[in-house]
Amino acid sequence: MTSATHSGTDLSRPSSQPTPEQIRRAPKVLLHDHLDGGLRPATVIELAAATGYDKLPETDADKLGVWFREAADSGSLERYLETFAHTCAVMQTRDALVRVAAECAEDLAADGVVYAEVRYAPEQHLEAGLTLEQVVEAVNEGFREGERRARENGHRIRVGALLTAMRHAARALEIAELANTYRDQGVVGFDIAGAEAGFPPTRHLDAFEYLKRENNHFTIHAGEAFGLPSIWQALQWCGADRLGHGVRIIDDIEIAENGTVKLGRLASYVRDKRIPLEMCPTSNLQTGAATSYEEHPIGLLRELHFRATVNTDNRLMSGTSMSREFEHLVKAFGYTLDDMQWFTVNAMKSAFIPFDERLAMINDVIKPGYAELKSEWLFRHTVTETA
Ligand SMILES: O=c1[nH]cnc2c1ncn2[C@@H]1O[C@H](CO)[C@@H](O)[C@H]1O
Ligand SMILES: [Zn+2]
Repeated sequence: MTSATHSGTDLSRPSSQPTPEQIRRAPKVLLHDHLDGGLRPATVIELAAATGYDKLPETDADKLGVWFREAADSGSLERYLETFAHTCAVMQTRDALVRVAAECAEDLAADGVVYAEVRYAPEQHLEAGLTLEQVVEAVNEGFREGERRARENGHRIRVGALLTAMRHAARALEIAELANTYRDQGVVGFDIAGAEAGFPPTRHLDAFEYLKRENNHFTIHAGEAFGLPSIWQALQWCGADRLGHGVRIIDDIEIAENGTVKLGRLASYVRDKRIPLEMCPTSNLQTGAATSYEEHPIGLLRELHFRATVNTDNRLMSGTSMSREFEHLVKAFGYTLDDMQWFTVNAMKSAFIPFDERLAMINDVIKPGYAELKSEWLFRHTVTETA
């Protein structure tokens, strides 16, 4: 797709699609990534050996990576979520949490991510006796270590944590309070995740009302495995700032045979209020929330100017990265660097850090990064002559 903004403004610049190498170098912003869904396969194996966990289905790193992708490729969110038993099992000690968080920040930075909000459920890391506070502090320490290592390797990244409560459990208020306590210490917001059908977000209304009274931020996984009622509840009962996935908003958009588009009340609300949609294409294909990259609702939502963003969800289970998600979209929709910049600015606008920092990231990091990439064609002759 070539967006209308191209016509008339840039007369000479070719709006070509970025190469995989340019996609990797482009500054990217990630709002939806699970810490326990992004471990390196080799780390899972080493941590399992160190902690005596003997239920891993494979002991070779490559084979384990394939196993996670295939097991998660089930077409059902419930089955997809079963794979997290293995990653959570090896993330029960302080050292393991520090290591996983540090590697997460390093891997994202090496992939060109400049700002990330990474989520995890502290209640899932208490089996070896850590307290909720110790879990949060270990992960924060790991993120700071990973940011430092990334800087040593010439990459700049900032990572904030989102604390997730599991929707089938009953600890949401406690986790919301934890997010508030660590608010100025590395935690930027709150989320709920887990199986969607049968566990409406209104079960956790007390947690959301508490966060609103505290002027804090939260996102809700909604409209992934369940449709419009879930999105409606997340927004109109719970007051979510953003939607995790939100793909099913497409059910409230009608396209007539002559191509005219009609938005229902909920879809209009989402677009008019600029509600950010944290879209995760590969994850959606695996859980059955979408059928192919080409048919993924993100294409239409981008055309209709919804506040759509591109995310990884679970890099291990989906065998993906931010660059790979963009590669798929570039191939499916013909996106250019301008489209990539649009998604990236959308994501940065929707982040939970203060407005002045978001603006500085957009103006001083994201736009200059894309300008650099977009100007490369001007110098391509000099590059080939000297090469
Ligand atoms: O796409 C998803 N939808 C709903 N829940 C998810 C998804 N990905 C991961 N988790 C759940 O969130 C927990 C905390 O990170 C994970 O353990 C997993 O159970
Ligand atoms: Zn998710």
